[in-house]
Amino acid sequence: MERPKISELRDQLHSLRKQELEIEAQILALEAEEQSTAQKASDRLTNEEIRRYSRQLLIPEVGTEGQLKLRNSSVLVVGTGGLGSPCALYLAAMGIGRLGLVDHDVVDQSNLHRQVLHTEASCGFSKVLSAVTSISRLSSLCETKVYDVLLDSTNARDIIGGYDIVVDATDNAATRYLINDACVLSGIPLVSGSAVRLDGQLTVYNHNGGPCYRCLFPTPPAPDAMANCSETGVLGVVPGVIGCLQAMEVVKLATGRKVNEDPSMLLFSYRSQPHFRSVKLRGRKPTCAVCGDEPTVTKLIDYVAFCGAGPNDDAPQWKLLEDPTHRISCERYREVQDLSDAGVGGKHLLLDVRDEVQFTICQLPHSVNIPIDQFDTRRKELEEAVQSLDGAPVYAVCRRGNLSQMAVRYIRDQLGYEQCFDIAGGLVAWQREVDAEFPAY
Ligand SMILES: Nc1ncnc2c1ncn2[C@@H]1O[C@H](COP(=O)(O)OP(=O)(O)OP(=O)(O)O)[C@@H](O)[C@H]1O
Ligand SMILES: [Zn+2]
Repeated sequence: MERPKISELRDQLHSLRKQELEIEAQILALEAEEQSTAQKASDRLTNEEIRRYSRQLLIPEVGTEGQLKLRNSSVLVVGTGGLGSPCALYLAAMGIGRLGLVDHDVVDQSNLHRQVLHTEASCGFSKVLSAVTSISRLSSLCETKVYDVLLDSTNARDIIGGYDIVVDATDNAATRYLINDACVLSGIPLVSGSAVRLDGQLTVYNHNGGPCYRCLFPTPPAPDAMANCSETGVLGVVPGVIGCLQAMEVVKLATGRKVNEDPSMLLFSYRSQPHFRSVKLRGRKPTCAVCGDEPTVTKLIDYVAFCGAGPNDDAPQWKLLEDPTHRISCERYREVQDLSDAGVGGKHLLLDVRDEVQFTICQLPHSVNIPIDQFDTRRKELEEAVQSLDGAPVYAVCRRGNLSQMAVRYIRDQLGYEQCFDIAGGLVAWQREVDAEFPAY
């Protein structure tokens, strides 16, 4: 009998796990629905609820009345990534009655250091299915509903309109404006968070006379200026801190505590001491395009056009900036490398222009690292390296093939060295096209 291939067995296992996840999510959702219908019929806490929430019931800020309010509240968490994971977990754990979860993405291995709803076993599967499974295992008292969709202008009002409070746990400008406008138009408070690198922010918008997101940021940032985790990185615990605080603001809103009497934005940084700082905000802006006295935005618009980038465009992909003759493919560069390794020609300089942190993660053999933002300060070193080549080519490489094109432009225009080419698509393309074993990050 022919021996089965490991990859085929893995595929089989993958599809079984997917089925298992889907069935489990269905069962848990139905159970939670039944349970919560029974609970809702009563305006008293059940014995099970009293036992379960006892430590929280002892706090006067919650008490029985607060716990019943949590049970009667519905919250929509948009994004089940770094912020949405802790936020949704705590909301379910603390006793929010109905939780909606929106995400269109699948779980990736690079999510696991911060997106604590997901596990190794759910890599490659829908994030919302993975999320609802974790949440339902934690609490069968929370009724969950999943939306495995990209939230956009066609569905946002319908989805958001079914909830008392909305949590923005997404990572891109187009979705932030979309969620804000939908919340303003539907009169729903919005708990917004963000976390990149070592810093985070938290604000409650559109509540108690406070501002909306547009009051603060009337115009979107330039598409390139929007930092995102896949480009700039994020320390796992930073979205954890902010996501938990988002859950706390939801509890305040749901239990009817005063929120936004003095609107403010909370800033968190790993580096600063103390870690938190609060910035006072003005109230609602009368000239705001959506919540102002004479709004110009009275229905949802095309947010991708408004922001110049959509939810899926946030990682700058390879763009053609330079003359195509100033470039070689990864395949072609591998041939140069082979010749050079065999000592039969192929003399060249491989210049890696990424920053030092990225260079330390992984690099091609024999590459020299001069980050592009140090070209001016290290110009002499760069000039010497180029001149010592006696006309042999320089090949510039970076992560995705954008910075390397700028490096080629610099070396050609500023140093007057014509034998300079970039490696198309950078190390991402190298991993895809030449060496599958090369680390991807
Ligand atoms: N318009 C949208 N509709 C549905 N989900 C969205 C939308 N915009 C963003 N999201 C989701 O919000 C989550 C944000 O998570 P996070 O910021 O941790 O980043 P990520 O996209 O998972 O990871 P990385 O940036 O590292 O690739 C993601 O799961 C993303 O799919
Ligand atoms: Zn506004």
